[in-house]
Amino acid sequence: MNSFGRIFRVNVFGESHGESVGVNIDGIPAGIPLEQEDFLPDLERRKGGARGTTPRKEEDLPFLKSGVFNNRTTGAPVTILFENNNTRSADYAKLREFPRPGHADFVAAKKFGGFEDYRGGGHFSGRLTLNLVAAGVIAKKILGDNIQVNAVIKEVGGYADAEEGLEEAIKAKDSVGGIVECTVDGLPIGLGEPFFDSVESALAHAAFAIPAIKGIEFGAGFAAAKMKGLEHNDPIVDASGKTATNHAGGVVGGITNGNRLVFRVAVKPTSSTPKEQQTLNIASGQVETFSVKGRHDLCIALRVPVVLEAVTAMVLADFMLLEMRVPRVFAQ
Ligand SMILES: Cc1cc2nc3c(=O)[nH]c(=O)nc-3n(C[C@H](O)[C@H](O)[C@H](O)COP(=O)(O)O)c2cc1C
Ligand SMILES: C=C(O[C@@H]1CC(C(=O)O)=C[C@@H](OP(=O)(O)O)[C@H]1O)C(=O)O
Repeated sequence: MNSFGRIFRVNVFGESHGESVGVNIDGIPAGIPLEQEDFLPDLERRKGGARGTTPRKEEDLPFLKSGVFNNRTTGAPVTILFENNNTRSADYAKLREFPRPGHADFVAAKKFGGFEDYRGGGHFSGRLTLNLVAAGVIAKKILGDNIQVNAVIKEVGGYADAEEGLEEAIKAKDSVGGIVECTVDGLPIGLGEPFFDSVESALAHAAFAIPAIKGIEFGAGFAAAKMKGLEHNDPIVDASGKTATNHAGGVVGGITNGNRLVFRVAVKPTSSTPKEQQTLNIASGQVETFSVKGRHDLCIALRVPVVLEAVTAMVLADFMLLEMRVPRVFAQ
């Protein structure tokens, strides 16, 4: 459903063209310094407007509605609201008859009987990743300065040079996908639980909550299938558990091993491509040619790094709380 996490529990709500989107987060330790300004750098990183991203401009100011008093978390749930002020719903009224291939239009209409808010993709919109980024800001505070989460773009449209990949997409007037890599340094040994709550399972669960993510791999990932055992194994070189190589990506047996956590996600090309495409016209019952008008990311991957960092921090903060490595009251 719309909730995730056991202690650090995140609940997202809202629609892209509704009044607002927002997030409610339970299980936050008390006493963490928190104010609106703390959210702005990561929210800025998520914004559109750059080449290859949506021209929809929103202020994306986080309104802290509960759970913060005198600029500290209280231990009660924190609710954060973001307004939607720059919507162009007419773009979507025209699309109603043409469910976009690759977007949630068709399945949402079937599942919710046509009652879903379809404007701007409604609850399925990438706009809801604002909520994840906001939760991630708090999760990063829980992890503290010694645990560093960092995500970067590794590929755009098949090119290691993101600019080149984007140029090709702009030239071709078609959307492209990409690969985003996330690393985490400073994790203790022992996060993750056998059997179903392995670190890989929890991270994959959270990563697939980001719209347009279609794959994930840890460490050597799919390349491991082509390696020999001796090549893939990471020799342990000291009592801290440091390994000479890191094909495991910092997780063995579903549990962090104290080495750098490394994983990558595959982001699909935006379904709302500028190209003409074919789909069922719901009204006529015929497959017809149509094209998506409106404001869209040509490459969603460009916007994913900060979102991936956020869900990663959420998952790890939850594990840290479960391991009782974080006090329920932050003193200082
Ligand atoms: C930050 C972000 C921005 C996105 N922007 C767009 C967009 O402009 N146009 C679009 O069609 N899809 C966009 N998406 C992807 C759709 O929301 C997504 O494809 C759709 O909800 C269907 O989900 P799925 O791709 O996971 O199957 C975006 C996703 C993210 C994470
Ligand atoms: C609004 C955002 O991105 C939107 C994500 C999105 C989608 O289908 O996911 C489609 C577009 O929506 P609209 O047609 O309303 O402009 C993007 O602009 C955002 O990320 O804040």
